[in-house]
Amino acid sequence: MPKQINGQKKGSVIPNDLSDSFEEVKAFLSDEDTLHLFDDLTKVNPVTTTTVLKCLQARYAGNVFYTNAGCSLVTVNPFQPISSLYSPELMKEYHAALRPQELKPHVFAVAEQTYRNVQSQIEPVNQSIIVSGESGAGKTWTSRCLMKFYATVAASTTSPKGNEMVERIERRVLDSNPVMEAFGNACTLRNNNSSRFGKYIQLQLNRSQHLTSASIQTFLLEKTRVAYQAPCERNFHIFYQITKGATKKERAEWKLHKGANFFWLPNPEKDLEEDCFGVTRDAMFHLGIDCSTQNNIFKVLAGLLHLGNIQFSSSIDESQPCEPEDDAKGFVKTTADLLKMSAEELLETLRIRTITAGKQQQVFKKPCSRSDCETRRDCLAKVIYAKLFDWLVSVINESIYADSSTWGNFIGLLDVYGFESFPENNLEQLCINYANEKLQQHFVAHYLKAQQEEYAAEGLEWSFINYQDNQSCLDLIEGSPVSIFSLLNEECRLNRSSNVSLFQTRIEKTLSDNECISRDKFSKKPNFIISHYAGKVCYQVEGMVEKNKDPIPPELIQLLQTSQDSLLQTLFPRTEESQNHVKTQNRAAIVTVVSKFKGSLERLMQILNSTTPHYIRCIKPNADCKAMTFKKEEVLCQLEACGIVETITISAAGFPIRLSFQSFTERYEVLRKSRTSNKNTGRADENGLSPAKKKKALLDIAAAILLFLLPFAHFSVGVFFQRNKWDCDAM
Ligand SMILES: Nc1ncnc2c1ncn2[C@@H]1O[C@H](COP(=O)(O)OP(=O)(O)OP(=O)(O)O)[C@@H](O)[C@H]1O
Repeated sequence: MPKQINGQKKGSVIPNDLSDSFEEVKAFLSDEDTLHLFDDLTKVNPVTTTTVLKCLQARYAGNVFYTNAGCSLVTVNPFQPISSLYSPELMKEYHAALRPQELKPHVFAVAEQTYRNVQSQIEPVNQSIIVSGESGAGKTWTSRCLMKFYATVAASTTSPKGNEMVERIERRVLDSNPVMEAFGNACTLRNNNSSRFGKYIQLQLNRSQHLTSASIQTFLLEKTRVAYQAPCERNFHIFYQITKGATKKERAEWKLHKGANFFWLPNPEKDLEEDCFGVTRDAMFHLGIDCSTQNNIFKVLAGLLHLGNIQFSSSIDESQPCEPEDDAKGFVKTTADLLKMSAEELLETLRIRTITAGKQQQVFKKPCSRSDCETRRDCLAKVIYAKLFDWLVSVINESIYADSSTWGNFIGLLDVYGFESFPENNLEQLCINYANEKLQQHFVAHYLKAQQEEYAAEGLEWSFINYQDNQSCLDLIEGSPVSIFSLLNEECRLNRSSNVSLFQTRIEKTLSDNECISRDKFSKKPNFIISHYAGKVCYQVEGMVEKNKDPIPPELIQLLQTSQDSLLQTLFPRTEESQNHVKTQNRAAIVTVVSKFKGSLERLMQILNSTTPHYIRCIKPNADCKAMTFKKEEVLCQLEACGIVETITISAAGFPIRLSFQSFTERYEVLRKSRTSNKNTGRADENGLSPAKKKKALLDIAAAILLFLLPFAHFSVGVFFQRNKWDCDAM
């Protein structure tokens, strides 16, 4: 079902009139005045994918990376540091401006507007900024910029609790970034510093608009990365930081000898700026994690690296447990030493499954196959890492949170993974794309729908834009009584993970009425296709149910509870409750991955729904993360995926003056001609214009365009004031 965008069929075909090469555009369109005529894409006329794309390209070529698009800010990643773009002076300029939105589009303009809205007392007072985009588009960078902005403008003048020794809240909030990134980010094929989790941070302000407290909520950490890294990718940064940054003494203590090889530490030769152990340690210290706790954490992580080197050989006799390979025996001992547990118990837990069955709860022991041993080893690493990550988040939260009586309002920043579609997609992509569907629904409800209803209520002449309503897609994924999520949960409950084809048939039979589901009939692997608002994604059924169960053998938890290590004791306490939990886990209703994810997303949506939203759409201009390279095909896909053209079209109705895109291209042509005939000479061009006079001529053209538009503007201003009557009355 191709989506319609302004009458064009969606399909990422580059329109013919976008033939200019990047170099050409860059060479000819460096004229600031022209570029800033189109600071807001709602002024482009007509609004089509072509005109929007061309504007963004021209602005990018002219080093303009931010563009307004109605209620959204579009950012195109420059992939190179541009210091003047984020200087403290510029921050001050936006903060002090009478109307920050009238300055050049910038993330600081959004930040400042949001900050003022909190003061305004117009409901909803609380604000949220939703930063979206695909991997490497610049979401984390943008979130960091926003946090720096608030840490500067909302800094309190007094020291915390009158105590100079306690780090200021702003500092602690900023320090949460390097820690979260060290433990939650990794180098992937698409981004050297890719966040492998979603993050929502709430910056809480008191009556004087000072930052007094903050809280962080994370979503869906990609814990499988601890034990599996795709070719050319890396594990989480922290593993490289400890192996590269440890002192000689620490190396000896953590058994990380120079030149040692670890299976779970691929591509260590790749040196990244993210491999900065010192920065992580300092930040942890500022957040209240003392040196001895830090050492404890790094020792456990070193233990995981050794755990990954334990390889098993297949047992000839199935009734006998698999033996670790010869050189792996040493790794069993080192892992056990570092995790402070018995090497024998570790080995036994990895190799032998305990089954409790029957009314008498009889206990049976069964040797595991080689692949089962490896699965249990990986599971042990994943469960430790995931618990450690959650614990770190809670420690950070304790460090930045203050009692709710000390703050009144908040600004929430959401940095979540963008829409994903790979050659092979599974449960992770289903969850990520489901989150994006939810956010798109939020955007549609809060902006597109609301705006159009407002126009209709005011009797404004307006042709309705048919935006993609993604409700049926959401019904398919999570709706009731049956959906993909409910079917997945049922498979888990009935413990039916092995018959993949049967599950596929069940999906088809039960959900075939929904227009968003189909199947790739040519693929040999069982699959289903979902038509998401951003495009179709084919999901593999194989392994999905097992991933949803995310089973942790109870023996692994019991083993961890025997550890003498104080950190592991904190992460896996031996309380009576946990003992009972381990015993009853097999019988209890399983809390599946999708149920947990759905629950946390629903809580997040409730918070977002109670705030005034702002959207920042990050665009990745090329897949290779190259500086100043704008690939039209790639940008086009992203523009279509976030429905930017619909947004602009709807927003444009609310703006009185719109410049013809023609004027933009005319100016471009004049510049091009004059540059061609006059390259590097400074002589008068064919129009008789010297370079000095040329600028004036261009400004004259701009003035002429504006004069031409004045009568329309006059009329539109009337409409504008009528539309904004409430605002005018309030002034
Ligand atoms: N405004 C900017 N100026 C300069 N470089 C930038 C900017 N934004 C992003 N970058 C560069 O792009 C890289 C990728 O950005 P970032 O990590 O923020 O992407 P992301 O959207 O968060 O990706 P992921 O979803 O994989 O976490 C950064 O490491 C940085 O090098």
